[in-house]
Amino acid sequence: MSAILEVEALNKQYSGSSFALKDVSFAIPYGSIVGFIGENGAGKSTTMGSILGTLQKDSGSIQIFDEEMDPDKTNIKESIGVVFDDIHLPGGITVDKLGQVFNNIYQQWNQKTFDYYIDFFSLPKKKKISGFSRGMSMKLSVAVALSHDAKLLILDEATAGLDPTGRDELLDVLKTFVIGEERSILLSSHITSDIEKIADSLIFIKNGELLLKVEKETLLNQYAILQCKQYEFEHIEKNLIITYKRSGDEMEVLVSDREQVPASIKTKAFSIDDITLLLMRGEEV
Ligand SMILES: Nc1ncnc2c1ncn2[C@@H]1O[C@H](COP(=O)(O)OP(=O)(O)OP(=O)(O)O)[C@@H](O)[C@H]1O
Repeated sequence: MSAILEVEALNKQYSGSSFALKDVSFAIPYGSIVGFIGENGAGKSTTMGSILGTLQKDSGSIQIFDEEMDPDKTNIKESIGVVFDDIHLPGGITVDKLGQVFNNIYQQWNQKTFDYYIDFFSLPKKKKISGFSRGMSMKLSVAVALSHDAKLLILDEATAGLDPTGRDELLDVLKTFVIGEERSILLSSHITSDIEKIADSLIFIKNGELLLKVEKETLLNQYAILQCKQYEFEHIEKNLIITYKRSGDEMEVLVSDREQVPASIKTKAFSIDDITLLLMRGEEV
């Protein structure tokens, strides 16, 4: 068993919309954090919803803990912790009462763990949830997701709305969650610096298609963004080129192995943000 989640040739279309997920395939190994990156409307939430079964997929296979995903199976449902950005927690009750609600829903509910995270995130226990700020609600959702012995976390924009301290705390919690190689996380975020901090590998999606799946270390240590002219571009092996973008007579080119590119071609220091921009706006060869 090498992957906690394996998505194979996932297709999903909405009626009345031109958007479609097209043969999306990826795997999440045990003990790893996978960052899911794409622009607004790229298909991240659709992919996550299709995995969870909250959206009906058209075709493809989703293997989770080595079985075909079935959201009606209690053991599978309990093993996945979910945080979506449109949170639906009951607003009329307090955190204290919420624990009792989830105790009735989840067989594996762990009140001690929940209390620990409520204290860790400094959330008020006696205030009605409807009075929580967006960031507080996000933290509360994360506390819930972490308190029913989930093995896989699916987090859609979970760091959105958190202040820098809150984001840092959450990233620490997530890093700790995967220690021990038994648990994994799929995390989408527009804050690529968060993903850069904690992800082991990255998946980039655009218009419903995966553009790139890569280990973060490989991306940062082996890939390069070249800055060159057209005549230099001609000297780069085409199978190394992931994407390129022209701006006047200058070009930026993302290549998969900087060692295999003529040393005379200039490279630029880059972050995952730069890679994301180039992938989203660039052309394929
Ligand atoms: N229920 C729906 N019916 C029709 N189209 C939909 C529906 N839900 C989403 N879409 C469309 O599917 C596409 C992908 O949306 P999705 O929410 O998966 O993107 P996303 O990558 O999560 O975006 P964001 O970063 O803005 O959250 C968009 O074009 C969106 O308008």
